[in-house]
Amino acid sequence: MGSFTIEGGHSLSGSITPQGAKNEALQILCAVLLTAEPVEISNIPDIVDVNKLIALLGSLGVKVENLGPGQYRFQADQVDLDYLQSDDFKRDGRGLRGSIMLVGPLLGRFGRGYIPKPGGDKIGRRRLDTHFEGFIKLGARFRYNREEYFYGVEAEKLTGTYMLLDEASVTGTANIVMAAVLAEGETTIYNAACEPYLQQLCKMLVRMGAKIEGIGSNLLKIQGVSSLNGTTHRMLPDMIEIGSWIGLAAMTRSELRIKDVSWNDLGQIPNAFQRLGIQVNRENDDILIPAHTDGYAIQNFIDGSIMTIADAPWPGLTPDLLSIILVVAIQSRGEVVIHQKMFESRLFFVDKLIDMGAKIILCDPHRATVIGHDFQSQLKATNMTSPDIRAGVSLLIAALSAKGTSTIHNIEQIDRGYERIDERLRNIGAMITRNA
Ligand SMILES: CC(=O)N[C@H]1[C@@H](OP(=O)(O)OP(=O)(O)OC[C@H]2O[C@@H](n3ccc(=O)[nH]c3=O)[C@H](O)[C@@H]2O)O[C@H](CO)[C@@H](O)[C@@H]1O
Ligand SMILES: C=C(OP(=O)(O)O)C(=O)O
Repeated sequence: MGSFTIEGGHSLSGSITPQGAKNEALQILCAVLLTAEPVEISNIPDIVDVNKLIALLGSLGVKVENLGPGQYRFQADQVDLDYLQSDDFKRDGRGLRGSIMLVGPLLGRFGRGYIPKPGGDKIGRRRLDTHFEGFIKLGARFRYNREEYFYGVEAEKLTGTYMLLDEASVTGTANIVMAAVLAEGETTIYNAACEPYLQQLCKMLVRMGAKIEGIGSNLLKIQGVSSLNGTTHRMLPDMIEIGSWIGLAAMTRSELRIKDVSWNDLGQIPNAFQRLGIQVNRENDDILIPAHTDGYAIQNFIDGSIMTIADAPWPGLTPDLLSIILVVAIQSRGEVVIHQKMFESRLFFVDKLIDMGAKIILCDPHRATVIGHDFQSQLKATNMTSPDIRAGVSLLIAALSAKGTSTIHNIEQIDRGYERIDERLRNIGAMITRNA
């Protein structure tokens, strides 16, 4: 287990460019299975989860060519479906959450798709019903081996239909869309997730010859086609990384420029930080966070009641930023309730922050109240273990703002989604070292 040693309390400065989006990359990479023609993708982040998925595609027989930093050509013209029954697949397929999205394209193109229970963050129950109910509606037979936690869907042919998803699942929608583009006839998906990464996937599929209407809304209409062609695609910057850098700048009272953020795809993110009193200034497509030398004051609601920041399916605030927003609130002026509605085990990491001196009350597994220090007292350095990717980065931000030297263990969790984070933080003045 690797660790970071962090000497906190230093102010940072300079500019940082966000990596390509992790959660978009996981969708887009699975979509290369939908065509026998080459697909060229750029701005692919060099992170553990994405590299695991690229390796899985290679094991499935997809030709993978690295064309340069973050740029790959894929060609799925000789897919080895026998690999899906192998022990290697049962082991490697569970290495990340995104592997679940191999099922939709495999089912759509080859009539069968399998997956072991996928991994990803341990942040509460992460059911897959929406995915499989969608495939079943398209005409697939479903089987689940409870002993091996192994899921499968098979169909002679898929037929378009109407479906109302039981929840706007992000990976569920991506999976169903990727199966439906090759189904016979029209598929209507209502209560579809519609976040920018799904829009990116749909736009890429349209460039490949798919017929999709309603992109960006929660009502997608897909006319199935018999085959798809190759294309090129560039990944958006990672909005959770952008939010992480906003939080880092505010908490360390540093002036930071976050470059090329694709502002129009950030939705509620700037607004959520502004509610904490943080200045998020737009300059062309960069974000400039000034040094908050006088701190930042949490707003109240119009009626004077205490601010609540909660997640919701897009265009609501992404749940993946709440841990970071919670940490940043520790040094705010005022109080805020952080309400993590989606995941039930994602706030337990606040114990570590309380150990560091933060004033936080965990009201229940979904809600925490943070009473800000207004920089009147600094967090104390400590030893901690990163429980999940976003809690890990939140603890890292806390450590960079704290007095003294902290250690964060289990940094593999952070490396899952943040590219060379230690090196990039050192470039803006952070005192952080990686211990193997
Ligand atoms: C690889 C990937 O892309 N992972 C992201 C994806 O995971 P993933 O696609 O696995 O998450 P889902 O969108 O399926 O659901 C996330 C959680 O929210 C709940 N839920 C979802 C929709 C809804 O309308 N109501 C509701 O309560 C689900 O029950 C589940 O507990 O989307 C999540 C929600 O943005 C993000 O946290 C993950 O980073
Ligand atoms: C929860 C996350 O990732 P995953 O779905 O891959 O576990 C995340 O990116 O915050």
